[in-house]
Amino acid sequence: MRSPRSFFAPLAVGAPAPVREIPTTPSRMIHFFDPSNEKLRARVPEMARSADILLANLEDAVAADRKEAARTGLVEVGRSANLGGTPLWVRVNALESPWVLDDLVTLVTEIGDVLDVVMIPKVEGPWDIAYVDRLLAQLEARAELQRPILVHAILETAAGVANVEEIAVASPRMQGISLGPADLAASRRMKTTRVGGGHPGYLVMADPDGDIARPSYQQDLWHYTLARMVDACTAAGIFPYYGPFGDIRDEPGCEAQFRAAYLMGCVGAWSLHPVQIAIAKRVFSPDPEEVRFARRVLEAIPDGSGVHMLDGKMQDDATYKQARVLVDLADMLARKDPELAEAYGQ
Ligand SMILES: CC(C)(COP(=O)(O)OP(=O)(O)OC[C@H]1O[C@@H](n2cnc3c(N)ncnc32)[C@H](O)[C@@H]1OP(=O)(O)O)[C@@H](O)C(=O)NCCC(=O)NCCSC(=O)C[C@](C)(O)C(=O)O
Ligand SMILES: [Mg+2]
Repeated sequence: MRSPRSFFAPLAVGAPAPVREIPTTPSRMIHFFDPSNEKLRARVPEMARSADILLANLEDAVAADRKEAARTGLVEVGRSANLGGTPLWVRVNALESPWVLDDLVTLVTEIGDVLDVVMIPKVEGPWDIAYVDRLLAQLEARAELQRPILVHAILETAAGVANVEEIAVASPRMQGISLGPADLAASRRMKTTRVGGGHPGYLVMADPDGDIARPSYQQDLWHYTLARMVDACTAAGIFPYYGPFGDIRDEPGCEAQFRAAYLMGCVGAWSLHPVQIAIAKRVFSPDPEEVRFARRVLEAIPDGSGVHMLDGKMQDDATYKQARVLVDLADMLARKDPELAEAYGQ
């Protein structure tokens, strides 16, 4: 753990100064693509227009014999593609893998100036972030980068969840954390073969009541982890994201899982397929009706204090802050998306 006195000191001579605040930009979906795939590389400008964040995936889902092609493909994307301002992220291979060192050295050296965030899989504790932090600083210094590359951790081991609060504050580079439900399920010995989403066996049943059929309700397997992750991130001034939803054809299931995460405080989720970009856009952009009501709350309480009534609902300092969250998010998204700007009446 860094000393609070030197928290913002660069970790290598010549490395750029760490950021004091993590940029707040639209990040409703982190769109995954495999940069070893030539067809997808050609589509990068189109993907960058539709997604808030574009992520080149080098880790799981990229076969071992495609790892180098994926790294080289990403260097090509970083050098040549016009992303129109859409941030470019990378998920590097896991820290114990034979590929990660070359991933970091090559990418920071070759395209460090256009990489915004490095996503680190299977983070177990703050020591994993400390390792990446120092290495990035050394590489940034050598490449003479002018701004630091940020770090995003995936929460996908039981140890990672146990240490999530320390991971969130492990470095000023920490941009956010995503849930990794598949590896986390394996790490915890959960008995599910799904990538995110619910399970029909995880439910609560009403008490017996004579002969009446007992209703039962499916519960959210990820609630506890997501709640801890949201608190850890928000307390640290960084951003929480739901991760992937693997059943691409189950669009309503994906939408429900994304919405639960949105309501709980997540700023976005991953999209693994183009259909999930549209789902995330729908879910992580606040509902225009809610935004209209939130604006009325702000207008009704100009100085943000005292107690007021609006449509029979009590409003006070706390509801003012809730309204602020929605309105600020709507304003930020409206600046990017003309359709939303119109829906929000701007
Ligand atoms: C699921 C797959 C195989 C279905 O791919 P498909 O080709 O079978 O699907 P499709 O419906 O037939 O595709 C239609 C069109 O969309 C294209 N397409 C398809 N996907 C994309 C994409 N992402 N971006 C841009 N275009 C895409 C595809 O190439 C095709 O184009 P075409 O009509 O011209 O032929 C495919 O979508 C895919 O590979 N997605 C990314 C998978 C991935 O990154 N997985 C790793 C992240 S999840 C994870 O690692 C877990 C975690 C966190 O670690 C943990 O919980 O532990
Ligand atoms: Mg994983």
